[in-house]
Amino acid sequence: MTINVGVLGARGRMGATVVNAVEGASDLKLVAALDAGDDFAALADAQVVVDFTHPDAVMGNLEYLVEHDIHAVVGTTGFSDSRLADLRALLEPKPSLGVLIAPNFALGAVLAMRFAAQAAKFYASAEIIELHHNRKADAPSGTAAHTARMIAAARAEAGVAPGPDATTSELDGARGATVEEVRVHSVRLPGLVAHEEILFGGEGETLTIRHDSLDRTSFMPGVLLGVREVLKRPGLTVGLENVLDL
Ligand SMILES: NC(=O)C1=CN([C@@H]2O[C@H](COP(=O)(O)OP(=O)(O)OC[C@H]3O[C@@H](n4cnc5c(N)ncnc54)[C@H](OP(=O)(O)O)[C@@H]3O)[C@@H](O)[C@H]2O)C=CC1
Ligand SMILES: O=C(O)C1=N[C@H](C(=O)O)C[C@H](O)C1
Repeated sequence: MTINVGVLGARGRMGATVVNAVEGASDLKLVAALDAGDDFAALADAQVVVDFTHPDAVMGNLEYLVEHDIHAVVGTTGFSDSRLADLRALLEPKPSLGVLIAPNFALGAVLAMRFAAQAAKFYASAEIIELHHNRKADAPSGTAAHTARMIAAARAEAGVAPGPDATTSELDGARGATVEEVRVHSVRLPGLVAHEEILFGGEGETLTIRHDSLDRTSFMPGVLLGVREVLKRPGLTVGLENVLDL
């Protein structure tokens, strides 16, 4: 069976890569490639829409897709707990509709997050450094925020409190942002694509888990898997780890 796919953000860095990937997949048919300002009526034939747009635009896009009974695969970042709650409420009257949101579609990034969650119960002290290209709109990255939440959940489950930190005096921002008691440091430089280091410190040792996306094609197997899987997964799924059954 061929799946009709639409892409939102199609002229952007990720959207353009998704358009190429969909066009290269024999079981998928690109039926619409839209960007800011385009008429969404062109999505009428789409069964699944992939959204790589902007944190400020994505909720409005999802409202349109849910209203028009179109499944969604979302890579756009900016999903707070309250946004996820709003989305669950939006989906309630549409029980057969699927929305998959993944802060990172690269297999290695998903594995790095999972390994970090495994390590978290053994190391009370953890910090994250995420490094991206300097055209990225949001900081910290969605991946880093998701990683911090996974570390916090693993700590809570294991009854591990965050490790000691003697900092009492700091220049604003010197210790990074705090996401669920995990420090997150954001680097923006031309030349970078998407990179994350999760650092753990213990008695006389450190552990560093690092993932590098060197090209945006790294996200495509995950996006295409999401397009195929979302049709079978009604409701809201957050994180590709759930689709990969990790
Ligand atoms: N989950 C993952 O694996 C990944 C997620 N991302 C995330 O994806 C998002 C996009 O990243 P990237 O491709 O680098 O960004 P870009 O700025 O290159 O592309 C975004 C595109 O979306 C367009 N756009 C904005 N609003 C709308 C709208 N309402 N409808 C349709 N199109 C719209 C923009 O148009 P205009 O420029 O005219 O505003 C632009 O062409 C970011 O949130 C990023 O963090 C990125 C990589 C991987
Ligand atoms: O903007 C990007 O480029 C990326 N955004 C996502 C994020 O914020 O985590 C995923 C990946 O890191 C690339």
